[in-house]
Amino acid sequence: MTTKHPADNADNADQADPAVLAELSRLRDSIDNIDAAVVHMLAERFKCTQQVGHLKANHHLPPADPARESRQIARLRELAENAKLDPAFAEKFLTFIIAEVIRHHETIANEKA
Ligand SMILES: O=C(O)C(=O)C[C@]1(C(=O)O)C=C[C@@H](O)C=C1
Repeated sequence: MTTKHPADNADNADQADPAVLAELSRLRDSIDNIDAAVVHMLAERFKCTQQVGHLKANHHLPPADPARESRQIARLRELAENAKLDPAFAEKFLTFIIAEVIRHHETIANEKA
């Protein structure tokens, strides 16, 4: 059987030190602001990539550009290292986004075909 630390139990939140709860709330406010910024930045990025998708489809260019992706990954890994973020995580995150972009590019190309 596993023993649960009292702090792991949400039911005990009302028993926690008010100073701890205030600090938790302050940190969560910052997390919410950062999450909002990430969403807004991603929305801007997708607005750009949608334009790239139309440009590529109109000029019969392939949806994916693996050489460009390699350069982006190398650059992002270095940025991550400098920012003390796990470069493997940064690469996974970028690869995930690019896969979605390529899916959008393919949809745009198919709609024009
Ligand atoms: O730069 C391009 O050619 C894009 O289509 C954009 C993008 C990206 O999301 O950054 C997406 C697909 C490509 O394989 C490379 C990069």
